[in-house]
Amino acid sequence: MPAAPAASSAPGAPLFGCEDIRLDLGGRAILHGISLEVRRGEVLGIIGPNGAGKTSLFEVLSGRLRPKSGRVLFEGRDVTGLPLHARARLGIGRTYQTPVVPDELTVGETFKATRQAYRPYLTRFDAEYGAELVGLHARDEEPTARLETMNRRKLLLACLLMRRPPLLLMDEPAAGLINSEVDEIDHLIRMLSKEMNVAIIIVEHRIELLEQIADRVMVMDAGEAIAHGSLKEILADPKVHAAYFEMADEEA
Ligand SMILES: Nc1ncnc2c1ncn2[C@@H]1O[C@H](COP(=O)(O)OP(=O)(O)OP(=O)(O)O)[C@@H](O)[C@H]1O
Repeated sequence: MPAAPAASSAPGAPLFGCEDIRLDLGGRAILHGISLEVRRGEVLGIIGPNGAGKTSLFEVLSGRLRPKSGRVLFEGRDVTGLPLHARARLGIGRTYQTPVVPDELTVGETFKATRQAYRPYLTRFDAEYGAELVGLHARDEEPTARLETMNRRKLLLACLLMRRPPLLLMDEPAAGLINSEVDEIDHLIRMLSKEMNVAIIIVEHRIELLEQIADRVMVMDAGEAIAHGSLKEILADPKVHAAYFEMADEEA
């Protein structure tokens, strides 16, 4: 597969991407030269069997892990050497498979801590904007430990969105949710990308969710990107069937 062109700040150019990312962990090669790119308002879905390297790729893209080689580019700038917090301040937001909330705090205290972590501090209006966007209806005094999974996800998303990030990296945002809640997440992701022009890279196993939201899909297997294209194209690819769906059938 040809390397993706470098992300740049020119109009219509990729907002974010990576080139030929290689990563070793525990003495083993985990990622073998991954390239991708995403534009403003675009949703790129990533699928692949367990152990394919999806989460490891997110660790590299968000700045938690430094790759052995390759580059991560944001608005045309090489951010490969920037740590997680510096990338977060640039506007690279990340959500995790498990929505871990600060369970010593209340909802209001979590919002306050988030506002004060930003420079310059964000206002109460920013927090209200985030909560409204995700439809979080929880009292400020509510301890976050008492929130259900959906509200935990909403709280964490509201904390990210109050910063108005241009890019979100979402690792299985529908994990642990029931169908009606998945529909709500689906609606939110579409609104963020299509109405607010946010670029989104999403790791997601649910084909029906990808069908609704993904403009393009990348399939990973054993640390490689084995296919790239529309969902329809990749579903018709025999390589993808062999690597992903047959394995999923065996696991079912
Ligand atoms: N810290 C680590 N040290 C050594 N190997 C690791 C480490 N973290 C992950 N791996 C290995 O890297 C490979 C990719 O794992 P990763 O979690 O990125 O895959 P994944 O596609 O996200 O899987 P899943 O769908 O199960 O979350 C796996 O073989 C895993 O065992």
